[in-house]
Amino acid sequence: MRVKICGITRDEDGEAIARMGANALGFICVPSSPRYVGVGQIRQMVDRLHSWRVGAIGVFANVGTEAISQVVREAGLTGVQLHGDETPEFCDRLRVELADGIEIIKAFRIKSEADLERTRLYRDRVDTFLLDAYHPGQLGGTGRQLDWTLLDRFDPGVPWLLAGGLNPDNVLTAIARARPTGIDLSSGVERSPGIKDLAKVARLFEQLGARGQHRP
Ligand SMILES: O=C(O)c1ccccc1N[C@@H]1O[C@H](COP(=O)(O)O)[C@@H](O)[C@H]1O
Repeated sequence: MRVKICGITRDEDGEAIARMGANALGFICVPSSPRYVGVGQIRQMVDRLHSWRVGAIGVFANVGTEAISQVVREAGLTGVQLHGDETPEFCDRLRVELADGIEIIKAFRIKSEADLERTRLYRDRVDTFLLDAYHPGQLGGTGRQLDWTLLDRFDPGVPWLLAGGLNPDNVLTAIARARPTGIDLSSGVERSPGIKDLAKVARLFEQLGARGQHRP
């Protein structure tokens, strides 16, 4: 099970979480978010993580391909997460702009079967899907769960991360129900926005390890 912990803003949190076995860390590049981090700060954190085999994913929403690829280069990111209303054609253009090997994750904010259907349009254009809950006024990091019962027959044919309101208490139920290839957590392992609760992160990895869902 791939585990991504998102909304990292502090060097020490990133390093501790990488040490616990996270496969990827997420850095929010959306200026309106309380978890926003600038490119210089991300670069500093990425440099500090070089001895850990951990991916560094920048989270973007509704910005141009050039701006994204500039941040990817300057910050040393291994991937991008598109959390806005990016079209399939936008993903094609971004692919051309990015260096080979940079992962593109498309996030979908799910409120109905129709939203799941729409993911098909992206299947050959991105590397990974991420399913988050819909919120009318916020793009992400809301702590809201999506309706896992909608996912009973979801089998997109590409790797996909389940996100949205996951925490150490509900993660095993979520995995059993939705059967994702990975999970993504942010506010469910925080003390306050952008400040991770390392005890909660440790409990998450204990839970996953005990059920054979994750090996660092
Ligand atoms: O975390 C944010 O502030 C954020 C802002 C804009 C877009 C995405 C954001 N976070 C993503 O939201 C999901 C779910 O978060 P949560 O676990 O429900 O708190 C996660 O994928 C983050 O990457």
